[in-house]
Amino acid sequence: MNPKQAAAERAVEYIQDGMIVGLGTGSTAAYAISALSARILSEGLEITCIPTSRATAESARAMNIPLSDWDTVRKLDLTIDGADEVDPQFRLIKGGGGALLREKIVASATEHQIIVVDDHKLKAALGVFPLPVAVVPFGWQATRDRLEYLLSAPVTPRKTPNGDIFISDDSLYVLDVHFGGPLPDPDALTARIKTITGVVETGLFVGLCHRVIVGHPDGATSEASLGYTAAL
Ligand SMILES: O=C(CO)[C@H](O)[C@H](O)COP(=O)(O)O
Repeated sequence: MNPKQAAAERAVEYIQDGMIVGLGTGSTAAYAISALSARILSEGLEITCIPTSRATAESARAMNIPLSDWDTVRKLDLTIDGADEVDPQFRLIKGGGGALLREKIVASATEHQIIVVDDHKLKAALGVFPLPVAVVPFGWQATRDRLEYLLSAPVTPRKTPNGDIFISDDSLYVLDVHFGGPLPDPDALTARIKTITGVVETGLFVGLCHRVIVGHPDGATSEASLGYTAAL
């Protein structure tokens, strides 16, 4: 079995009747959405979900997964999402799919955040994957210049495969910061970056992951948790 699928399917086992569940974005999270849909069908599982992107909402709807909105939900019991890099302190780089802002809002409101990855995503230090920063489109070029000056790293605007500038679900641009190596002081980095006017959010997640489930090439999974004691 595909390692991403194995990790995602294991994470879906943590979902219980009555939960409010966050649905992540990306190819690994997509496996979780399929597995959840299968459980709803086979077990009559009663849950409601908050999607982290329009794409995820569309997939969930197509698979008859009940969705909710923030009018009725303030806290989520459990969220399953992917990541681009995970370090030993469970700090993450996310936003490879450009959904970092919604993903961080959902993660911040979640009691048990499960990150599902294949083992290539485990890193001794974050920073080889470019750090996404969501910015307001107005004056983004000036925001980019200030980011480059502050961080001494090249910053490029995210583009779509056909070369257009990428626009997020919240009508923001995404600037990728190419550190090319360990992030400087990851715990303080988002606060530093947010001193720049025009920056909305970064894809650096600190203190927002409670469990990591890793899928391996042979289809086995391993997992570890941090600050959360719920067991199956
Ligand atoms: O943060 C994300 C989207 O914004 C994804 O979770 C991250 O990019 C991992 O994606 P994939 O599961 O496709 O490897």
